[in-house]
Amino acid sequence: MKSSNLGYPRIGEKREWKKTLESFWAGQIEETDFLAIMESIRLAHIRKQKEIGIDLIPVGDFTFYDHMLDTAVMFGLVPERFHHTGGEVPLSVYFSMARGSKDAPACEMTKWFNTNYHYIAPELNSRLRPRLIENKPLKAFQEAKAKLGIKGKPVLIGPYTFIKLSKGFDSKQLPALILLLLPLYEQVLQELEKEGAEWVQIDEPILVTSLAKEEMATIAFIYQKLNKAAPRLNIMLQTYFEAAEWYEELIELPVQGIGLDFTCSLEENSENILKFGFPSDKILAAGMIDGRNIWRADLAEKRKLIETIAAVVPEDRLWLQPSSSLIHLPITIKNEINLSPLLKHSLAFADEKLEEIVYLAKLFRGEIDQEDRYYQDNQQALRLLKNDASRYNHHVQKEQEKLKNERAERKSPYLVRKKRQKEVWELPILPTTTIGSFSQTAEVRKARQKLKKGEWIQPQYEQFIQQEIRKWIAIQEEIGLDVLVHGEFERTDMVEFFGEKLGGFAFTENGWVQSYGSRCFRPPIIYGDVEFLQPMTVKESVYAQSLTSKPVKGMLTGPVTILNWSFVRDDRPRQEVAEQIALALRKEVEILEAAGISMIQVDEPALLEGLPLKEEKKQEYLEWAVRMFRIVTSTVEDTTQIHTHMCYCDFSAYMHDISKMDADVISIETSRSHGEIIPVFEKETYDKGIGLGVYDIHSPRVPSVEEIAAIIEQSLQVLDVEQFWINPDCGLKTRGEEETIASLKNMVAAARLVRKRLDGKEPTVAEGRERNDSTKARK
Ligand SMILES: Nc1nc2c(c(=O)[nH]1)N[C@@H](CNc1ccc(C(=O)N[C@@H](CCC(=O)N[C@@H](CCC(=O)N[C@@H](CCC(=O)O)C(=O)O)C(=O)O)C(=O)O)cc1)CN2
Ligand code: MET
Ligand SMILES: [Zn+2]
Repeated sequence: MKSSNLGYPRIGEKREWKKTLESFWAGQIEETDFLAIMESIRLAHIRKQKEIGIDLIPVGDFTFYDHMLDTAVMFGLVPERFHHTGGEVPLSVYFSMARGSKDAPACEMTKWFNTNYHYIAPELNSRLRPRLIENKPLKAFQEAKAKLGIKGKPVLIGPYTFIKLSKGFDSKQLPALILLLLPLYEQVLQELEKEGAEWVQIDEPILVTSLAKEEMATIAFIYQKLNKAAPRLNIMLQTYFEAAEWYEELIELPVQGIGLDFTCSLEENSENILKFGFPSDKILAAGMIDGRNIWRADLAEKRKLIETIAAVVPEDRLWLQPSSSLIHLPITIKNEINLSPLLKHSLAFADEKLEEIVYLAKLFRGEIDQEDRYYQDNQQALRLLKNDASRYNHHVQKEQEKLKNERAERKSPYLVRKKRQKEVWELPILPTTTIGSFSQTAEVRKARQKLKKGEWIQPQYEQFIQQEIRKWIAIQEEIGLDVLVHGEFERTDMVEFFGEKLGGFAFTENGWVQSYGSRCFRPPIIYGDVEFLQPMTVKESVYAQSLTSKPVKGMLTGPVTILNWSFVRDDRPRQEVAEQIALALRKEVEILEAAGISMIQVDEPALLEGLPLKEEKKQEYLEWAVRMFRIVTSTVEDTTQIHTHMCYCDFSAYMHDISKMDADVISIETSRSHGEIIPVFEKETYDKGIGLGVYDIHSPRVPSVEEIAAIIEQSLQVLDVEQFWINPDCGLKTRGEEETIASLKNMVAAARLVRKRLDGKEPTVAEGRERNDSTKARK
């Protein structure tokens, strides 16, 4: 029984990777130094996995930004707007695709399955002439062999997942694209085979989504080709995040191993194995240890499960591994000093997960005693956690009980509220606003650091935050925005900040996880019942509102997002934990309203991220997730305007469910997906206020007035001018002050321009370009 890993976190124990990237982008280090530091990080990670005792160490999982982007670039799939003429893709082009450049918008960034990791979506079309520019897994394999004497297991994204997650083509072109890319994959595998690689891990997580059965025939065709191309190379076809959709078809594919996740869908995959068996000529890579959560595994339970599986698949054909790549976990618990000893004892991050794998493999190989110290310690930790009284709160549980019969509906239906709100707020048509945060500058972070280190006392810090709020209220007034925000300067992160003020949460110091590119977040740990302890946002919101006669939105993170971006206790259904968060946030909303804040935004950017991957499970999730939002927001007066915001998801299929949240105004991201959502509104009626983001905030690029005006007019083709709001795609915390102000000025100018055009005082973009009829835009 071998131990294996699927992928290791890139960011480094002290976020060395992030810091190296950011100093390279800032021009503080040269490319040669950048490459050298990255190499040392990459090799250190391989060495560490070796030391822990992993038999099959992944190579080629490392990246300078994102593994989907790497795959596109290795095949030369560079969109035309980046003017790459062939040959090796320079770093400047690689990073332009990820982050945008002065003259080319970035590629779309979107969520990786149901995680908070975002990948760069490849753009495919039939004009492309892909070819293998660089065999990345081969290079990684050679490097580990030459520099460390380690024969790694190269990892790559499989062709079907790669194409299905790409953009720019319709399903009719799928067969042609497969034929275009297959020879390149064959070449990758042939070169690996020639170099002496024994195994290659080909990730096809798309196999756990609700695929049509016919698609399995296509996948069989692909793997016949790949298997034939490199007959001496073993293919481990890897799935994760859910049970395989077509188990019986999957295990018949012509590959030498199948990787299944036994944590997400414990019963489904193991039931399938018991029911349908497993072919005697294949390896089963069993994802035993949760790659998505941070609790220590119950080794007694795992032992039993392995025994059950081993009854069908003999031990010499079993690999033990995490359920998914470990990029979704922090690196090690070792560097945590402030966690309570009880909690620290109960947790396992990436390195500790690998230790669990190695332990189980050794146990089954008979290399260690059944009940040794490590095992005893594990069982004791689980017992202590379970019996810890601080995790259970009767008061909260009683309130949850009361909620059972509540409908969670606003006092009046939307159209009534709309009328009342219109009377209260004298907003122009196409009101302009932002999503909440402004630049988290080095200065803001330093201030927080000073408070943490005790160099500043609380009042000093609060004064500093007030000064930032004052500065940005003035800037927003000067720019001419209609609805303002306080800027979220007091927040480290939109989830961590709330967790810190609620009961039931714990925090790490170094528990960073990559979200996209160099951006990381530290998911809080929900270990106990969640409880409201104190007002969380009132002081800053009331202060900001006192400075201006324009409305300032109160700003909260919603319950489902707090849930999805935290590590959640696993002894309770997630839905129950969400309900506790919702109850706490409802109190905050009521206090804000009582304090005179009557526009309140409750962000739910992770609502759709949490969607189950299987179609049949989606509706149930949506129902409770939408209900959670309504628990938070339904007790307010009709005149209180509830906003929400969502981003980096494909919304097109879900506007109907989103509408049930009954928010008065929603702002959603659209610009990186180039307005793909807009046609949805031709068919779907959405009657509430809506802002479709008019520019991409993940890129430093300043959009022009005309460009924004064109996007607004495109949206007005299908949305009513009375319901449309103008806002960027998302919060502006990652943007510098200068570019933020420049972009927002252009956004406000574009709104004014379109308002004028609607009054007939200026020709529309379409009229200007084609002298064409513009009646639609006047809808
Ligand atoms: N959780 C979460 N998920 C999300 C988002 C989000 O905002 N939050 N937004 C979407 C996109 N994802 C994002 C994720 C992270 C960041 C982001 O800005 N992260 C920051 C860290 C934020 C943070 O916690 N900052 C701390 C500072 C922590 C820190 O780096 N401290 C320094 C010292 C301080 C300094 O000198 O900077 C250190 O420890 O070394 C603070 O503000 O106080 C980063 O990577 O740089 C942005 C978007 C979707 N998913
Ligand atoms: C990832 S959604 C971010 C919403 C939040 N209010 C912000 O502006 O930062
Ligand atoms: Zn957002």
